[in-house]
Amino acid sequence: TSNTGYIWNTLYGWTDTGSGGLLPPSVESLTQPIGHHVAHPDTKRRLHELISASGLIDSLEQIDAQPATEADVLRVHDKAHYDRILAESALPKGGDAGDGVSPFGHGGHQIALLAAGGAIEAVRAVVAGQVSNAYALINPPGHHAERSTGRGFCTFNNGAIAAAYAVEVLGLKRVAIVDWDVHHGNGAQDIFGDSAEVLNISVHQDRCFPSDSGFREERGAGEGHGYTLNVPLPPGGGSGAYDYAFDTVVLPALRAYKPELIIVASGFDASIMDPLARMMMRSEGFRGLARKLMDCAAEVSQGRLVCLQEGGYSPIYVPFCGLAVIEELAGVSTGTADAYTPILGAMGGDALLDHERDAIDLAAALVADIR
Ligand SMILES: Cc1nn(C)c(C)c1/N=N/c1ccc(/C=C/C(=O)NO)cc1
Ligand SMILES: [Zn+2]
Repeated sequence: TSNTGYIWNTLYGWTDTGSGGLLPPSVESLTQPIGHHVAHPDTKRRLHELISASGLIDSLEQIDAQPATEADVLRVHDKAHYDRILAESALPKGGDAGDGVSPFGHGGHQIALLAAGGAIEAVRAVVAGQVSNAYALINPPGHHAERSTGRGFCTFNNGAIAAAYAVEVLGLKRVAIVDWDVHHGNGAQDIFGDSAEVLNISVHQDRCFPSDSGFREERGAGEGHGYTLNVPLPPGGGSGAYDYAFDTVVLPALRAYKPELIIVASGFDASIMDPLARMMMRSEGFRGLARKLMDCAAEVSQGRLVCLQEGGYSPIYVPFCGLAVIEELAGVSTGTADAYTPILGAMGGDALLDHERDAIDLAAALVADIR
């Protein structure tokens, strides 16, 4: 039987993102305090509640997250970063992941370790065959965290920690990370850039965040040359662009690399309602991407597919995007229609435009170097 593992923990809903909206409050710059930071955990808690309220949770196998250990973290981060996070977490009001705009509260290191540990548990359960695939609704996210610093709301790189665990502890030889979060997966690129054991594919809005990375020319170094694959997309892309990018770049790259495990950096900030990017995906579009990766995983990795929650900042719409993906993973329909589809579908985004095709065709040429 095909069963889907699911990870959630109450603490993922307790991250303290402070009282700023994106920048911290400041009377000098007249940035007012606000109830919810763009990265407030309620957005992901609402996804968990929709999974529960729709009944989908009854078709999922709950997997309990365990905190990652220091050894788990040090496979991809340097000790200075780990020690700084623990030190700042001990401060009365917590600290920052590393870029000055990624706050966490007192004791926040515990939640960050639980997020990384949730990613590890999901990979362990899938590789052990306990479940066919898994969705880890973890928080805080990880894909911007680099070896020596946190960044973009990310403290530890959950996906990189899980991939390193799969290679160094489970003995896998080839792991692919597919990052469909709308922002560049700079963290895994920084951490695995010189390794052919991890193929890192990122499809993202061109120069959205970080604004200085994610270009096609960034392809990895040494042994790793060719195993970093960046697919920057022009703003305004929807399912037309994403489907074409997956069909002509992502899936051919996976078929060439034949990973033993596919990890998805699953952010929903490419959605049409997201405040931190300018793409036009809807829940059905994400369902389609999940379907494509499941079919490819069945072909190359014995179906082994682990989705890890990354970004996604619309508390209204992330729940419907996540429900669509997890229904697809589980092969279950709860009959919950996305009530926003009629309104959002009228806004466009489904056609593949010429300038999008041109950008994607340039990335498709890079697949030839993957063996
Ligand atoms: C504010 C501010 N001020 N400055 C100087 C900088 C660098 C600022 N960060 N902006 C950000 C931070 C994070 C994201 C997206 C995260 C995500 O969802 N990744 O998946 C986007 C913009
Ligand atoms: Zn993002």
